[in-house]
Amino acid sequence: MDSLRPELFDFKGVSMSRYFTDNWENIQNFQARPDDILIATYPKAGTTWVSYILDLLYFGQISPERQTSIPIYQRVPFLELNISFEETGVNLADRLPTSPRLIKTHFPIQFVPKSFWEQNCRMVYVARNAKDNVVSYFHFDRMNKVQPEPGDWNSYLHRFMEGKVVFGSWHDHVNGWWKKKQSYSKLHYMFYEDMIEDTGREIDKLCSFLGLSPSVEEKKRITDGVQFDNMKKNDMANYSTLTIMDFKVSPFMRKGKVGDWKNHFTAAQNEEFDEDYEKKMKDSTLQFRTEI
Ligand SMILES: Nc1ncnc2c1ncn2[C@@H]1O[C@H](COP(=O)(O)OS(=O)(=O)O)[C@@H](OP(=O)(O)O)[C@H]1O
Repeated sequence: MDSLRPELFDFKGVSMSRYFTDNWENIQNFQARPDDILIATYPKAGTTWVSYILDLLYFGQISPERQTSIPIYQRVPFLELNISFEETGVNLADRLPTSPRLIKTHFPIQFVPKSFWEQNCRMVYVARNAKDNVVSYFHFDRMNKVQPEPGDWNSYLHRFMEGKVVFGSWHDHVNGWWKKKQSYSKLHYMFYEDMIEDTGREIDKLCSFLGLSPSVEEKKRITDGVQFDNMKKNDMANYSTLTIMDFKVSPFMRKGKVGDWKNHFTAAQNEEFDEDYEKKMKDSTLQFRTEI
C-alpha cells in the first residue's frame, strides 16, 4: 500500500497530488445543477461533520435506510477525487439520485468548476483554526496511504506553514473563500470552533441559510446524532469502511477538539508559527479561536 503515496507538486500555483488533478478536464467541465450544495473546506476542517449534518437535514427522515447502508463519502462525493480503484468523484456526483446533491470539495476558490457559479449554487464553507487544522492534517497524512509521506511533526509543521501540503496554503484557502463571501451571497461561512461551542446554534444558522425548518424533535435527533462520540462509532460516518486508511496508525475521528495543538506544538514552534501567521494574515479580517 505504501507505493500509493503520491508526490506533491506545484499545480497552477497550488501544491497538489495527482489524485486530485488527474481528472482535471472532467472536474472542470462538471455540470452543476441549481440546487446542488457544495461543501467546501481546507482538509480536516470539519467536512465530514457538516456533510453529515446536511445529509441528515435533507434525507434523515425521507430515507432513514440511507443512514445504515451508505457511507458518508458515497452520499457526499468528493468531486476532485480520482484514485484508480475507486469510482471518480465526478462519476459518483453525476450518478447521485438525490436532490439536492451534496458535493464535497477541498479546492481553493480559484479551482471551483465554473458551472457552480453559473448555476448560482449554494455553498457551505467550514474553516478551522490553523493550529488544530495542521495537527489533524498531520495525523491524517500518517494514516492515509494516498497522501504524501508526512515525515516528522516538525518538518510537517514547516511545510504546512509554506503551503507545501496537498491543497496548498491554509492561509490562501481560508482567505480566498472569505473574500468570495463578500460578493457571493450564496456562500455560508462557518467555523469549526463555533460548531464545537454550540452545535445546535450553528445548525440553526445553517437551516436559516438553506431555508429549512426542522421540527424541534428532528433538530434534537440531528444534534445528538452528529456529536463526536456518536459519529465516531457510526460506521457510515467514521470512514472505517475505507481500506486506504490505517486506523491502527490514527483513527479518522481522532479527537474532535479545539486546542489539541497544545499537545503537539513546542513553545518554540508556537512562537515561530505565530510570527509567520501574523505576516500571512495581516490583511485579513478573519478571526480564529485556538481555544474556547
Ligand atoms: N462530530 C464531530 N465533532 C467534532 N469533530 C469532528 C466531528 N466529526 C469529525 N470531526 C473532526 O474533524 C476532523 C476531520 O476533518 P474532515 O472531516 O474535514 O476531514 S477530511 O478533510 O474530509 O478528510 C477530525 O479532527 P481531529 O480529531 O482533530 O483530527 C475529526 O475528528
